[in-house]
Amino acid sequence: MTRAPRLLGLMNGTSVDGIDAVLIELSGWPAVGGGGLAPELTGLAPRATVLEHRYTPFADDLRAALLAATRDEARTSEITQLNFWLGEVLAEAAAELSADADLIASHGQTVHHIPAPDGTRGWHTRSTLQIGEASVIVERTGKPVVSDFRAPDMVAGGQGAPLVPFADRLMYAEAGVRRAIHNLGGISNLTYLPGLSEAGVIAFDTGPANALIDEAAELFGGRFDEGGRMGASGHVAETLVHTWRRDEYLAAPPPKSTGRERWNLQRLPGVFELNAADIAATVTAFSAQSVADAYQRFIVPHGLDEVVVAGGGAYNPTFMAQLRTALAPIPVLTFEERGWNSSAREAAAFAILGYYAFQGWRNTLPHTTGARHSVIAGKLSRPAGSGD
Ligand SMILES: Nc1ncnc2c1ncn2[C@@H]1O[C@H](COP(=O)(O)OP(=O)(O)OP(=O)(O)O)[C@@H](O)[C@H]1O
Ligand SMILES: CC(=O)N[C@H]1[C@@H]2OC[C@@H](O2)[C@@H](O)[C@@H]1O[C@H](C)C(=O)O
Repeated sequence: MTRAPRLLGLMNGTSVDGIDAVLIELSGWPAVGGGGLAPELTGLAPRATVLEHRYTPFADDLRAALLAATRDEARTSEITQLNFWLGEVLAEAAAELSADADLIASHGQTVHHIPAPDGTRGWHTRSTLQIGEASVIVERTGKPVVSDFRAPDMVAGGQGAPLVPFADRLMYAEAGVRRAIHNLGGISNLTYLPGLSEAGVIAFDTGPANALIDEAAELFGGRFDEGGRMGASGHVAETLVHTWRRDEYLAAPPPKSTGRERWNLQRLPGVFELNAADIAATVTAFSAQSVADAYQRFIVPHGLDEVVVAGGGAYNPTFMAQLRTALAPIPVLTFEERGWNSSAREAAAFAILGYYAFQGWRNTLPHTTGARHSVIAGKLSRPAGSGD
């Protein structure tokens, strides 16, 4: 009797705040390494159960170093060291839950994501880099680790993102419901699931969610805008919001992906002419409006019954109220209001992607990433003597 696959997903996102470690079980699916065919999604598709979830915040020095690396301020010697340092921190985050897991999937920290190089230095190669050395996690836990999920899609012509929609479809698609799963992390991204069909899935990064708001909060010496209070306290500079909404990334049709290198205060003309409270209010209004604009342009025309929001931005009532107003009458719910676990979502998704990669099954939706074909996203690092 083979037991149901138990998978540990490790996720550290663009907010660079810490690591989500999630242990899931896939009842009714083939055992890890047991071969077989990928289960087709039907109305009765087996879904993942979240067994455990732990969040480990980054220490301040590691967070500062990782943020500097995303901002181009780190030397290659520092990135080399950070790769192994983060590997150790990921292994520690995994430690408590790994004994029970057949497999670990680790996303790693995106330090740069360059799907559309701007030609600086005359370089045109598309590339992406997630660090957090998998060998360290293998050595410390004794488990096989799947990592480095984005490169295979990018070299097949895709954006290397978003990858979570593949798992969203397995977990949240429902016959007869046209639902968007929305993530408000550092960057904002959505997965549109028009019932069970794979063909109609649309997924892309809309632009900023919390990336700009967090930077504004740092001007006050904070880490983020707790409860959206700063965003609610200042005045919104509507003219600036209007100008920023004309950004070419926001107008470009999907598939598309973006990152912090594009969404930072330095790139918003006029922002530093405002006082700190008004910066917070204005970037909050802009970020919420950019999300609503993406729905109006690219999703609402296909028919939309509900938006379900995950990610830290769901805890910012100022952001959520503006989004709800801009999308009314379409209901905007949080994951928790739907009875789902929002904080486990991305780590659970990468656990599923890692499982597919380990089994040798394709695990991307090429029409959402823009790739020429689907790929097996994720590379395998194995412990000695695992026999897998
Ligand atoms: N109580 C809160 N009030 C306001 N904002 C919050 C609150 N809690 C979290 N956030 C916001 O959510 C952010 C973290 O979100 P999340 O953990 O979803 O991001 P991430 O997973 O790192 O990003 P991504 O999904 O883009 O990779 C914080 O940086 C902060 O801006
Ligand atoms: C390059 C990168 O790390 N992209 C992240 C980021 O965070 C949100 C958005 O931008 C999304 O495209 C992606 O992550 C999610 C988890 C994804 O691939 O689906």
